[in-house]
Formats: sequence, C-alpha cells, structure tokens
Amino acid sequence: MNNQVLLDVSNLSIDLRGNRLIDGVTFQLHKEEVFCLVGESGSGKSITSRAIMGLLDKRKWGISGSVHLEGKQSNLIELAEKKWQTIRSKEMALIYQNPSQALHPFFKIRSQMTQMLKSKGVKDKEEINNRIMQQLHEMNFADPYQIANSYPCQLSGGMNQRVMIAMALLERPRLLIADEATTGLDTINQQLIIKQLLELKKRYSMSILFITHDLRLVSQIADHVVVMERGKIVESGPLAAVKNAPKSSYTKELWER
Ligand SMILES: Nc1ncnc2c1ncn2[C@@H]1O[C@H](COP(=O)(O)OP(=O)(O)OP(=O)(O)O)[C@@H](O)[C@H]1O
Repeated sequence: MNNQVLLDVSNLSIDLRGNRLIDGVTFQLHKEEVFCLVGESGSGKSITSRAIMGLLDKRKWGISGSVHLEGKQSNLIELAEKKWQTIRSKEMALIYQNPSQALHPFFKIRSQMTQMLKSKGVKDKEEINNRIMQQLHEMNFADPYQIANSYPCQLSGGMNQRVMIAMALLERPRLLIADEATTGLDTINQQLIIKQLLELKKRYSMSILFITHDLRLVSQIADHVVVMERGKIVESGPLAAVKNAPKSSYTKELWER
C-alpha cells in the first residue's frame, strides 16, 4: 500500500424521488489498498459504487458531491457519458455478485472478450487472441483454450466468476470495484477468488474497493474499512482500529453478529 490517494469521494449524496439514500459520503481510497465498504443490506453500498462508476441515470437519480480519480481533472459525477468510455475498464472496473449481470448466455467467452477488446480499439486478431489467453491464464485456468470456447452455461458458478474477473481486468484498471463478488459461492471458491484477487492486485499494482456484508472476509483482506448505515458513513479507519476499537455501536454490533 502507498500513501497516494487514488479515489477521492467528497460529500456524495444521492436522492431518489425526494428520498435521500446516500448522505454526505466522504472517503479517500489509496493506491494499492484493499478498501472494504461494509454494512447491512440496504445501507447504500451498491448505489455508492454505481455512482462512482457513473452507472446511475442522472435523469432519475439526484447526485451531488464530487468523485475524483488521480490524474483526472474532472469531477466524475459531472462527466458526460461519452467520456466514461475511456474510464470504465481502463481506469476502473466493476464486478458483481452474479456473473450473469456481466456475461451474455448466448455467446462464447472468447466472443465476449473479443467484443470487449474491439470496443476498446484493439483490432489485431493475434493480439486479441493473445490477450484473451493471457488473461484467462492469469486467472489460473488449467485450460484457457477450453474456457474461451465455452458458453457460460457450460462452466460452474465459480468459473464464471473468474471469467468475469478476467474480463474486468483485460485493460488493467487501476481500481477494481468488487460488489459482493464472492457472496453466494461456497467457501472453497470464495477463498480461491480472494487469493487470486489479492495476487492480481499485487501484480498490477491495483486498488480494490471491496463491498461486502461478510465481516470474516473483511478481517482477512482489508487494509481500510468504512462502515455504512442507512446511507451514511458511521465509521472509517484501518482494519485493526475498526475491528479492535470500533467507535460506533453499529460497528460493534456488526462484529458481534
Ligand atoms: N433501483 C433502485 N430503485 C429504487 N431504490 C433503490 C434502487 N436500488 C437501491 N435502492 C434503495 O437504495 C437504498 C440503498 O440500496 P443499496 O443497493 O445501495 O444497498 P446495499 O447496501 O448495497 O445493499 P445490498 O447488499 O442488499 O445490495 C435501499 O434503500 C434500496 O432500497
């Protein structure tokens, strides 16, 4: 971990139909850190991450505050959709709990990864093929060729999850947002994915914003922890402080569950 700020979120508030769902969220995520955003279901973790990735429709959601990514001048909250194309996947990527949110059931993995690279301007067939194979290899698939030639339904849930991660990391983003990315997997697959994510974080000098309600996982991987309750941050600090000397009663309650 280093001390440089990669993502600076300041006073982020989000309203929907007159209801304030996210209220003045402020935090700084540093380079190469695992930053865990925790809280119960409905506390606002996912909406916060979608706002950071520019995935909330501004015609529906009222968004204020600022999100700055190191090296970029603009407040990402105000960025036009066209400009997002150069940030998503190149600078920041998002993986979900359910691979079906990212993978199309009717296209082979190779075709989906090819499409993604083409949309980012990679045209050379050999380069596309090499990058797909390399990325699947980096996810420790024993036979990347067979994975590339499979439909998602021919792979297990854990395998599809690793394919989704491979796709998200095709362009070596500086920040990976993992929204409950291991929830619902059995312990073996969960641990396998965590191990790979931590290895890739190190290899790519990447930061991870890890969204979860699983405090056991937080204990295992977090450098920094932020706790959200009903759209507000109630606690923020290094893992040891938040775990051993929590300031808010809500955080204490979460650890005790
Ligand atoms: N598409 C939506 N339309 C309306 N309200 C929404 C929508 N998505 C989320 N909300 C509301 O926003 C609040 C925060 O939801 P959010 O999904 O961010 O919580 P979360 O902490 O990520 O919970 P979970 O782990 O269950 O996803 C909740 O009150 C939720 O009901």
